[in-house]
Parts: sequence; structure tokens; C-alpha cells
Amino acid sequence: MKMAIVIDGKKLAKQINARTQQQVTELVEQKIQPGIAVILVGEDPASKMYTRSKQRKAETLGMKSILKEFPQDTSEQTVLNAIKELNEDASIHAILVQAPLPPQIDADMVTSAIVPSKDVDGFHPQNLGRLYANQHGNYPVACTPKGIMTMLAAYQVPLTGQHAVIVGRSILVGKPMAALLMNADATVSVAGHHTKDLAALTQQADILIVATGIGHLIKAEFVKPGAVVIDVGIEHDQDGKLIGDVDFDAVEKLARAITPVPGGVGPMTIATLMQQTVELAKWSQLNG
Ligand SMILES: NC(=O)C1=CN([C@@H]2O[C@H](COP(=O)(O)OP(=O)(O)OC[C@H]3O[C@@H](n4cnc5c(N)ncnc54)[C@H](OP(=O)(O)O)[C@@H]3O)[C@@H](O)[C@H]2O)C=CC1
Ligand SMILES: Nc1nc(=O)c2c([nH]1)NC[C@@H]1CN(c3ccc(C(=O)N[C@@H](CCC(=O)O)C(=O)O)cc3)C=[N+]21
Repeated sequence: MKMAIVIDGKKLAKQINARTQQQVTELVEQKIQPGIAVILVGEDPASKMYTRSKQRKAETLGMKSILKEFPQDTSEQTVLNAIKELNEDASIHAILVQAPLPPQIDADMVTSAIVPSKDVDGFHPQNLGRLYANQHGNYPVACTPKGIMTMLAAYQVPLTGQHAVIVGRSILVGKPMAALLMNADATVSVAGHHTKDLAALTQQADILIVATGIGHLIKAEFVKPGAVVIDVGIEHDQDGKLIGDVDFDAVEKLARAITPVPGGVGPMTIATLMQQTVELAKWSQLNG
């Protein structure tokens, strides 16, 4: 039986990290150490783990990294004050507020409070607007979709005129993913939980990108033979094993290429975050 190419996100991430480390060294020689700050509100164990792995990676690559942790019941004002301080801190080039935030905090207020030039997640309306308008020039773009574009390019997946179907429409993944693919001349469909016949839509996809958080939502009958399948979802099954939104074992048998979980999109997200932090540090020099 013909099996899909397994897209090796871990290996690609290593290559990107090596280049980032090189760029950090060059910047440090010019007395600029790229700095990233992560804000984490609450005690969610998974969020804590991801935040730590981001921090560890930043330090390994020679960057400055600070973590601001707040309890679950923290007020919006406290978080806004922390952002204000980081906005004014010249040693910090990238600010990331880990999602999700507790209900008493308005995520819109928080994303708009980060100065656009340090908005490494690309959540600020100014950066989202520039992406949507496909403006030229330097601005940050959400790391997960940006990392997926890097993966598609590395595996020479054609985009022009291809039908890309995205399942999930969050501001973290689905929406910026749709914008990037439209900007790359793909034909883009975006599904959410109201979508009438999800399988009928996903079956049309040349490129299928799934970001829902519903483990194994996508089965073999959802996928056109020969499609490229990108799995963003991260879920823990009953045994605590990490699984994606795609039933990998079934879909691998008919896809042309597929990303695994773990070892696919996840490591690329972190590598892209580090890469973009370096870019923000460089851009801050250009703009004074
Ligand atoms: N690997 C990585 O680097 C990253 C992984 N993730 C993971 O990706 C997943 C998605 O994250 P995120 O985008 O933040 O999640 P959200 O919960 O913000 O969004 C989930 C999206 O999935 C859609 N959805 C839910 N159920 C269905 C369904 N049955 N059929 C079709 N669409 C559905 C929702 O639709 P609707 O809007 O209509 O409700 C929504 O748009 C999570 O597992 C998260 O942990 C996230 C970021 C990075
Ligand atoms: N503001 C914000 N930006 C984010 O980018 C963001 C966020 N909030 N909130 C949560 C999600 C989730 N996310 C992941 C990043 C890396 C892995 C990752 O490296 N995963 C490894 C496995 C890790 C493990 O073993 O558990 C892999 O897939 O191989 C997973 C998930 C970023 N997110």
C-alpha cells in the first residue's frame, strides 16, 4: 500500500532554530539581545508546559526570556499594567499572552494593548488588518499559520489555484491561515462547527488544514486521495497520549503528505515564534 509522506516538523524546526541561533549571535555582537516576554494567567498544566518550552527554547538560542505568571483570578487591569511595562521595556522585542485567558479578562482589550511592533502573535487589529489586506512591509503574523506556510514551502506543495480547506476559524490559527493562503493565490474555504456537511467540503480539499481541538475529528472518508493534510490539533486521549484532530493511521493510507502529532505543527510553531522574535528585534533597529 502507498503511504503518505510524513512531514517532519521536528526536523524542519531544528533547521530553523539553527538559523535563528546564528542570527541571535550576530545581533548580540551588535549589542542587541533579542528578548521575548510571555504572560501566563492561570494554572492550566498544558499552558504551563507550553510556556516553559517556549522559555527554554528562547534561552537555548541565546535570547532574553521573561515569564510573567499571574493567578487565575487576576484582574484585567493587572494584565494591562504588565503589558504597558513590557511595551516600554527596550530589552523586550516580543510579547505573547498565552491563550486562553480567564473569563473576567477581555481578550480584545489585551490584544489591542500590546504595541503592534512587539505583537509576536500577530493578534493586534493593525497587524491582522495588514495581513488581511496583504500589505507589503514588515509586520508579525500568527506563528502557527506562518510555520505551516514554511512547512508547505519546504515540501514544495503548490498553492496557486489549489483548494485549501481550513477547519477551525480562531484568531490564533484558522483566520490568519485563511488570509495567508488567499494571499498565496489558493482558493480557500473555512469551516466551523455550524458547517452543514463537513465531510462533503473537506473531501474537496487539495490541502486540508485542521485546527479544532476535537481529537480524530477527521477520518479517512473526509479526505480526498492525494490531499496534503496538516493537523494543528493537540488533545490528550483517555490514556493521556497526545493525539491530533486527524485520525493519522487511517488518513496516512490515502493522503499524499501528512503532519504527525506530536512532531508536526507544534515544533514549527515554537521555531517560528523564535524566528519572529529575532525579526522583531531587527525591525526595531530599522525603525529606531
Ligand atoms: N500545534 C500547535 O502549534 C498549536 C495547536 N493548537 C491546537 O489547535 C486546536 C485549535 O486551537 P484554536 O484554534 O485556538 O481553538 P479554538 O477553540 O479557539 O477554535 C476551535 C475552532 O474549531 C471549530 N470547531 C469545533 N468543533 C468543530 C466541528 N465539530 N466541526 C468543525 N469545526 C469545529 C470551532 O468552530 P466555531 O468557530 O464555529 O465554534 C472553532 O473555530 C487546539 O487543540 C489547540 O490546542 C493551537 C495553536 C497552536
Ligand atoms: N498566545 C498564544 N499563542 C500560541 O501560539 C498558543 C497559545 N497562545 N495557547 C496555546 C496554543 C497551543 N500551542 C502549542 C505550541 C506548541 C506545541 C508543541 O510543541 N507540541 C509538541 C508536543 C508537546 C507535547 O509533548 O505535549 C508537538 O506537537 O510535537 C503545542 C501547542 C501554542 N499556542
